[in-house]
Amino acid sequence: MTRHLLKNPDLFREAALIDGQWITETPHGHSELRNPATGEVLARLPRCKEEETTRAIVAADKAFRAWRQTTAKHRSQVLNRWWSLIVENKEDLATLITLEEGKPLSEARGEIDYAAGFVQWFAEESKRVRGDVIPAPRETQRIVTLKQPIGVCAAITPWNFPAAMITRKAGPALAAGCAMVVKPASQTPLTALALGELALRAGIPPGIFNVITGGDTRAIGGVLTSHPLVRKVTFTGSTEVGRVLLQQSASTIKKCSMELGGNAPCIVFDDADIDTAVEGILVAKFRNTGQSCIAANRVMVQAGIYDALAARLAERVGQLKVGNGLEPGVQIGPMIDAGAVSKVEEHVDNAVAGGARLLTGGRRHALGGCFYEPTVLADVAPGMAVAVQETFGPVMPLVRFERDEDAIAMANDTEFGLASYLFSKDAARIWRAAEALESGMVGINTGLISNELAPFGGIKQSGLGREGSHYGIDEFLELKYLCWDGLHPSFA
Ligand SMILES: NC(=O)C1=CN([C@@H]2O[C@H](COP(=O)(O)OP(=O)(O)OC[C@H]3O[C@@H](n4cnc5c(N)ncnc54)[C@H](OP(=O)(O)O)[C@@H]3O)[C@@H](O)[C@H]2O)C=CC1
Ligand SMILES: O=C(O)[C@H](O)CS(=O)(=O)O
Repeated sequence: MTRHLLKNPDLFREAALIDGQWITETPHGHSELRNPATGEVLARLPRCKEEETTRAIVAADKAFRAWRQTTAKHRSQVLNRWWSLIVENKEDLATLITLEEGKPLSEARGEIDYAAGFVQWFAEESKRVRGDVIPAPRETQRIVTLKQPIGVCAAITPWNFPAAMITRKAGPALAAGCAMVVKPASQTPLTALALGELALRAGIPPGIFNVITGGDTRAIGGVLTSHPLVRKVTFTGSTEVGRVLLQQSASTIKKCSMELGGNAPCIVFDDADIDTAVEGILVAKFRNTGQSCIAANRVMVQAGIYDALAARLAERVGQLKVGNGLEPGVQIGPMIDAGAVSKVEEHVDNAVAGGARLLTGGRRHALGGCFYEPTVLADVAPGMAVAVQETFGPVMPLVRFERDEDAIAMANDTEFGLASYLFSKDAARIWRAAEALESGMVGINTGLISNELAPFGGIKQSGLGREGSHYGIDEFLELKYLCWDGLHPSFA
């Protein structure tokens, strides 16, 4: 079924990728993968555990020892081939994303552009990894620094952006000269495996990019976070899982990057351009059906424009087209699974029970299954679950505020600090608020802040480190310092 939907059927892999080999069978059986829109079986993937994970790590270490000897220019050329193959196969990759994750095809195409951007960006950044010559304390000495690839990297990635969350890690890792073992989310392995097929075609050596298919997540994660050959753990997902992985990585002091959960405030000041605010809020809230860690989780509107903006938002949200992501014009796809729908339902019911007003949506969609109606809640109190916890779904809670400082205080009253958004035309007001907000990223008069050029990451319990931008490659490098003595400065 799935294979015949692709122009290039070889991109459909029901296997793990270890040391350049497709492993279709393991002693641990198979897992069925289902389409969240229809419930139909998409694929059967071999279940991996400790043994397969260890094999991948050992293969990665062997491959790393040759890959790190290549020139940055060579790695750049290989990554550029990977980038061009990803772009050439965009339609198939987007189809796989929509089938396994559910997002509308138009968004899936956008994700492939986003994902490819990381490969292209770090193909160039590989050639800009530089050291220093530092003025020495003694005449006979020279101080030199080198940046060297850290080694085998373990990547554990989420289901919501099954391509971009892999290339945002593999791009810089491979560009730096490292090797990677990826454990994608069990719900979205097909995209990762297709990227693996294209990596092999691009000339990325066997063992440099490995994909472990799920099954026993804890067992796989246990090996990835404790094996001595793994020197780096990079994770994108929930804060609670990130905490576990950090704890497990401590035993062997692995370098860790964590892109974790969020609770993004979206503040609309009373001088905002209303049309800009409406468009920005819709993107910040409903991108990927609200299943994004940088989704606007709380929309805070100043009292003077609250009623007018609430009405505009309710009207637009009520018009969003819900359906199977493969259907033309669909803007809101299914949620990833039944658990995600239940969490949204609990948050909406709790808010309404607490006095919030339902302006549109508020119930499971008539399509059934994992579909939920895009929802706007008014008069949400800051302490309600829908505003305190990460809803991770198509629900927009509107919170009213009077003074600027009240909005900042509410925005910062959370253990999370990933993204924030604000809308205003007053430069001084924007600057005051942007500096005061406790988050790693701030969208100003826009709801779309994701690109490969900027440093993506959070503070507080939203994460450690940055991905993308010229900062992103440092996560995969070690800095070495040479203190070289015995050099006589004069010819006398
Ligand atoms: N900051 C960011 O960039 C992002 C944050 N998130 C956050 O993640 C949550 C939703 O995404 P979701 O994918 O469900 O997040 P999870 O944290 O549940 O899962 C993320 C990945 O971690 C794996 N995993 C889960 N438990 C363990 C474990 N004990 N050991 C090793 N690996 C483990 C999962 O594997 P498996 O699939 O097999 O369970 C999956 O591959 C939300 O809180 C969201 O905010 C999501 C995306 C991006
Ligand atoms: O824009 C992004 O990168 C997405 O929000 C990805 S994630 O951080 O939510 O996984």
